[in-house]
Amino acid sequence: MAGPGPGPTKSAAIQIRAPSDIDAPNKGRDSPAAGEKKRETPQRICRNVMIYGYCKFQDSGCVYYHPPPGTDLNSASTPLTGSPGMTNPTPLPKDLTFNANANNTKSFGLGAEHLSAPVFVPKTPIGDNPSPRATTPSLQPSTLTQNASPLPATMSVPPPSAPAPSWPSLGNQGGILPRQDNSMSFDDSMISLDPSQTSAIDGSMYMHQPIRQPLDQHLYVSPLPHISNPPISHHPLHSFFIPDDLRRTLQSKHDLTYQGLQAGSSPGLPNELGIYHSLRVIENNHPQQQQQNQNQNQPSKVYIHPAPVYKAVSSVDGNVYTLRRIEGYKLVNENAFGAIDTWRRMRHPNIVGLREAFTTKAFNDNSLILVYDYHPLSTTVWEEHLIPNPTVQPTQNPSGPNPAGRGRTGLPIQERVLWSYITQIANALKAIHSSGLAARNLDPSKILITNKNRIRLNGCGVWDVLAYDPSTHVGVFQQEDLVSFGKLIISLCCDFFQPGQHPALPLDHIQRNYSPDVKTLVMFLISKPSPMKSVDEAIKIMGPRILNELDAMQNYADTLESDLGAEMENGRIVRLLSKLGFINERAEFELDPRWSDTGDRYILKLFRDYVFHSVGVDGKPILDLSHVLTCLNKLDAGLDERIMLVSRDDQSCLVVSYREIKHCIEAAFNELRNAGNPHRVHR
Ligand SMILES: Nc1ncnc2c1ncn2[C@@H]1O[C@H](COP(=O)(O)OP(=O)(O)OP(=O)(O)O)[C@@H](O)[C@H]1O
Repeated sequence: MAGPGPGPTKSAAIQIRAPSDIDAPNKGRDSPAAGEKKRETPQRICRNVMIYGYCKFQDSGCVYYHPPPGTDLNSASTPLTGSPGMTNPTPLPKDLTFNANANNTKSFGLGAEHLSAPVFVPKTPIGDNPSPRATTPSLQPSTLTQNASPLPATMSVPPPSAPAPSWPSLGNQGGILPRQDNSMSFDDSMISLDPSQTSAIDGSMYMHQPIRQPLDQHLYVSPLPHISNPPISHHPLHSFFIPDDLRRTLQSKHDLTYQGLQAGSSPGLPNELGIYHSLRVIENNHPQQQQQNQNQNQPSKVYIHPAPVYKAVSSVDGNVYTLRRIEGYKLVNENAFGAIDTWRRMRHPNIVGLREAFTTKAFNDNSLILVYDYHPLSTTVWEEHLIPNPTVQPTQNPSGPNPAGRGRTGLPIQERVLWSYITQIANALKAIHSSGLAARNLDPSKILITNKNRIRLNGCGVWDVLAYDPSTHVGVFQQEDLVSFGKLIISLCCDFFQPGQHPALPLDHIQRNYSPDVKTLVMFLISKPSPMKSVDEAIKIMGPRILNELDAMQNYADTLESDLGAEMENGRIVRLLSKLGFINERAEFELDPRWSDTGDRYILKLFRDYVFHSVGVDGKPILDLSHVLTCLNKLDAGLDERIMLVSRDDQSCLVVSYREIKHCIEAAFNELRNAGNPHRVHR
């Protein structure tokens, strides 16, 4: 899939024009393409045009500005001639100024007006070898001489094979820096931002030796064909990010997790309950249920006692948990908590994890509290499929005992969804029974739907404490689980099924509306207990249906992985922005113009303007996300494509490639790191 911006070959059309040809409003755009209509803004003429290392002065023709090897332009002994802030500019050494055109008898030196012009001093030597992965034709010097016809005849360019200037730099040896122990002036956690890091223990954040380029392209990668592969032209802008529905769901979950917690506990609830604080009641999703819950002390449909659910924050780990409170419970036998340890150790994708259980008088009564994992935005099988819903028409047997429709949609459950539920519940039961426990809780209101068709058994362990019965073998409860499982399937399939009703009629209904396997399974589950009856046998009956669930899960995992890939691309941009943020506009260097207005940092400052501060011809800000994404991705990939940066006063231009800007970032960032201020000052 193509990125939001122009393709990678655009720079082939970049032309260097005479100063009078370069109109400053190009600021914020890629360099003008050949044949592009020139905009007339005569009052905004750039005085200097510089191609990183090549400097053309308007008044005196062209000068190839190339300091001799060994000249440390950054050292105090070799001042930055003419750089802003220097009160007594020292003229450039003679050998820095030469007339490249041997036939031209006129000798060009640097006059006072030139010395006041900004000097761009690339501090990072750019390697001679072009990047092997550069796909964009770069602006070759030969191209310059051919295309730059408007330039004066004195324009001089080095031969294509001319070595790049090898200027000394401040500790940056071609981007490879020795480690310094005092260089940890940034948060170590940022190390993980760099995909090229192989070890989190290594303190170097972005630049490292050797420099590794983990991603060698600047385009967002298309979803692979096995996910979906629409033509590039069909890719909307939002395909650069995770799909809208997934983003909305995740955002709602995040919002819901912390909603209301800042205000502390709800009125009437204790401020603290052991290690938990900020207790808030979890409202039922269904309006009908909410009305019932407003009636305080309403007994639970399942636990007989009132059993409200709260979310609360743990002061130990800061996480949000769900507290199930069973009101009016008095502990008579401490062994009742015996099974809790086994439940706590159980971690299963189809079971809501139990963390701990305790009794308390914090509610001014005797209450049993069970602490579970919190699953925001979840609903229950009861609310989704079974709750009577007068707003929708009944779908089956309208003359039956249920004159209203059921569930959220009023539609009968699809067989595909039914088998998904069956498979997941069987999976959970298998884990529970194998651990020597029983669910004892297989009620539709205690089965959470935490994602699309993703279910988890909730409230595990409550009955083990509430109805502690050491005299009954766990096998009996396990057999009861199987019967409850069968009844659950019947109630999902038949809206007229009532507890205690003879199963003949519902089974007949299932036979007519669902595949024979459903009926076979239900008959097995509700049959009389026997040693041969176990969840393993039930799983055998399901047989290949389980594979459907496996398929669905793996397809979903593939889709999520693809979405993750897009976000990973965006992660590259965040890393880049972080680096740029570290470098640009540093307050402590405000008085040192050599920091922000020269060399690498100045290029980055102009680049920041180019990416983010574009203005249209009418002077209005351009807020173009595609432009930002394109530029930053090209920068991250270090393309040879060149862009023209224009100074804020429109007096000078700089033509520079993304690769060079990338080197500037590395150099400036490493210089910052090597400043080695161990005491961080947050402003
Ligand atoms: N672990 C949990 N994480 C997130 N939400 C939960 C969790 N457990 C329960 N809930 C939510 O709390 C709400 C109330 O749950 P509860 O089990 O009390 O249902 P109920 O229908 O009111 O049952 P009862 O009649 O037994 O009180 C439900 O909407 C459910 O989605």
